[in-house]
Amino acid sequence: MQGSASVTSLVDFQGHPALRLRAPDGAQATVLLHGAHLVSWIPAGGEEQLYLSPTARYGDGQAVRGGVPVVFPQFNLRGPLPHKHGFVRTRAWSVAEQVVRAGCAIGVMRLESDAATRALWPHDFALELTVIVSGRELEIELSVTNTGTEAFEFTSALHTYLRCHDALRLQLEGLQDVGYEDAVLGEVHTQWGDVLTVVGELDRIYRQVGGRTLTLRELGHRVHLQQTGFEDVVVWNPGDEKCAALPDMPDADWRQMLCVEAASITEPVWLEPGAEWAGMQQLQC
Ligand SMILES: O=P(O)(O)OC[C@H]1O[C@H](O)[C@H](O)[C@@H](O)[C@@H]1O
Repeated sequence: MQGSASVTSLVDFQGHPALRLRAPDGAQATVLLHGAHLVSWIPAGGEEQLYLSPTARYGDGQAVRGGVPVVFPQFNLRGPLPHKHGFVRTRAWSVAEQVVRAGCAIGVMRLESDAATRALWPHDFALELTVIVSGRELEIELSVTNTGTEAFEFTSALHTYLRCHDALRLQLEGLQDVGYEDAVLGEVHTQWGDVLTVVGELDRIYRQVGGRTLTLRELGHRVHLQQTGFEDVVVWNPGDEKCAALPDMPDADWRQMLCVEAASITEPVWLEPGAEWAGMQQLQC
């Protein structure tokens, strides 16, 4: 369905088709068809909130560095697939709906299993990524439907890269007393204080975070994050050495970002034939 006054439209983004969502109040978001990858969120009267690498690669089969990669059906290499973070972030999705309703711009992207996905992962599924933007809020929802005849399980994440002025001066609040797997140290710990800061490489899966609100704060700016459906939160920053080794990110840009990801990893989601699961991340600044 086409939105009123075509406030949403297909645009060219770095040479690739993207859906530009624009709410009547001026808030906007841009989603590539490649990977249903959200590459920009600009709240009404505000500035860009997502980090997107200036050296990101957009070609076929490439995973874009920054924005919000969609991770499915496997997080990282934690499972049987050889593809880190699964394969849907590098596939072409289609636009299922673009509409402006009740002051919100809404875009729905869709991907269904086909012979190529079945060759990688032998299950039938339909994914929808719904992006809703208005005012100073963004909602991203991933739904997964089992369209096959056998149950399957998956892990998943919305791998949100938040932009900041200086990661070393950031505070992420709201994870006190939550247990986490620290992939840098290879250890399991509990977050003892409420404030998490970045001093270098950080790669943690906070388990079973529940309905907490997290706040990412730096001088003069803050973003609140909430999630439903997704149980875990991943916090990731590559730090200077790993960032320098990434071919698609400038060496110094680890200071410009922090990933706060809504994820279901530690308890994979089990989906019976015909069943649907949905997970959502909400951001407000
Ligand atoms: O480089 P990518 O495949 O996009 O992965 C980037 C990062 O994603 C997650 O946050 C993982 O916890 C990290 O271990 C990984 O390095």
